[in-house]
Amino acid sequence: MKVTFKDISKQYKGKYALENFNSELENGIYGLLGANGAGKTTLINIFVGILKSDKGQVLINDVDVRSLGIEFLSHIGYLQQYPQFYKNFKVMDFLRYMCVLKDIPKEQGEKRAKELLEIVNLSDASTKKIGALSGGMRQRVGIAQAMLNDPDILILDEPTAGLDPQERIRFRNLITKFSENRIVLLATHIVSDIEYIANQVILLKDGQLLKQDSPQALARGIEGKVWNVTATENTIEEKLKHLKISNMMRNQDGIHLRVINDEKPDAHAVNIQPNLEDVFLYYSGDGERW
Ligand SMILES: Nc1ncnc2c1ncn2[C@@H]1O[C@H](COP(=O)(O)OP(=O)(O)OP(=O)(O)O)[C@@H](O)[C@H]1O
Repeated sequence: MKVTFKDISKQYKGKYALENFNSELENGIYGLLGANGAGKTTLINIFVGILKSDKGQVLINDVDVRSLGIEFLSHIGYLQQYPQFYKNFKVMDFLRYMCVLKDIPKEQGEKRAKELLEIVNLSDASTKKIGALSGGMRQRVGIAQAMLNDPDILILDEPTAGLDPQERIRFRNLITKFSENRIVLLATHIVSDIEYIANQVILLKDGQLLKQDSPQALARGIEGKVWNVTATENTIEEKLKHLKISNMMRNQDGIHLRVINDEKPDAHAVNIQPNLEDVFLYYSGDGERW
């Protein structure tokens, strides 16, 4: 399976939400990473056909999705940002309902729904009302419905919003489980959602593709630009004003700053290994400059 985004642009009131976006995806997990407003949802909405681009094409295995018509839908599973569920629906009944919408034959749907409830660890909750579930459980119902048609491409828009750390980990593991032999596109602004599971990270800023590479290669790309700087109460204000800082920790020997800077920021600065959060800040954020 291959997905190609070709020269995709979308404007709102003369401002680009997405500008000449080009990318190619093959099987694996792709983390679509960008700050709020970077254009992630716009790209996903164009991909799933909710939104029309002003320009460009989405291709599946080199075929324009517009020429696939309704068949296109059989290829994708989609979990939208902030999914709205009918709270009075029971979990299994909701999945049955989604099977009808997805035109999945009854027996096949019933079997698949049960299998998926097992995988997302919700078998015991199958007769519970969705309104009575925790946020994490609801997201697991969301991913189960997205997987009902056994899609080649799974698209998840900010799927971990509102989840606690444990639910987040569980959800990440599920995504890895579901990524075998398919493309998973996961939009997020939370680096830890994708740092250890994405095969590739697509870095988006102001509607433009900044970088697409593996998390490891992206981190290697900024080697020599991340520093540990120790500040004192007297020097901290000055450093906060001028340096891009990704982390700050007060210790007995001073205030340790994780600084992102092309040059050595002071004589005692020590070079440290970059991580994906540093990459994100290096390319797309302003860091914590006060
Ligand atoms: N319907 C709309 N009308 C006008 N502007 C819009 C509309 N939808 C999106 N935008 C603008 O397009 C840009 C990209 O928005 P988009 O929702 O795609 O970003 P995002 O990366 O998904 O952000 P978030 O993480 O906050 O959802 C933003 O500047 C946004 O304000």
